[in-house]
Amino acid sequence: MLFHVEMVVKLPPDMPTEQVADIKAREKAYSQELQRQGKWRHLWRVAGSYANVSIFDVNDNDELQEIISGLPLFPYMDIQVKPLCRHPSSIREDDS
Ligand SMILES: O=C(O)C[C@H]1C=CC(=O)O1
Repeated sequence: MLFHVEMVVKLPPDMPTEQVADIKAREKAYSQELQRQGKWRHLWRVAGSYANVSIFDVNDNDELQEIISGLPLFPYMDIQVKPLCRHPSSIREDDS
């Protein structure tokens, strides 16, 4: 199942620099592992903001919830999820 996920990062302005660096490094490692596994299909920065638009390819809602709630930045993000399905006019033969 494919999901469009938008994440807006809102770190507390008073979070210590070392803690920010640590959480960002853990977030990067976590997201890159999921990208290697093919679960996090696309990761795009929304220009001009500390936000991303992502496409996840997971088995079900429960797996998406598990992945998203495991993000190190999860406590500091506003997240919107939209389930996707095939568009009848799409010329793609698969869902890539
Ligand atoms: O920077 C972000 O958009 C937040 C988050 C998502 C993946 C990652 O490495 O960081």
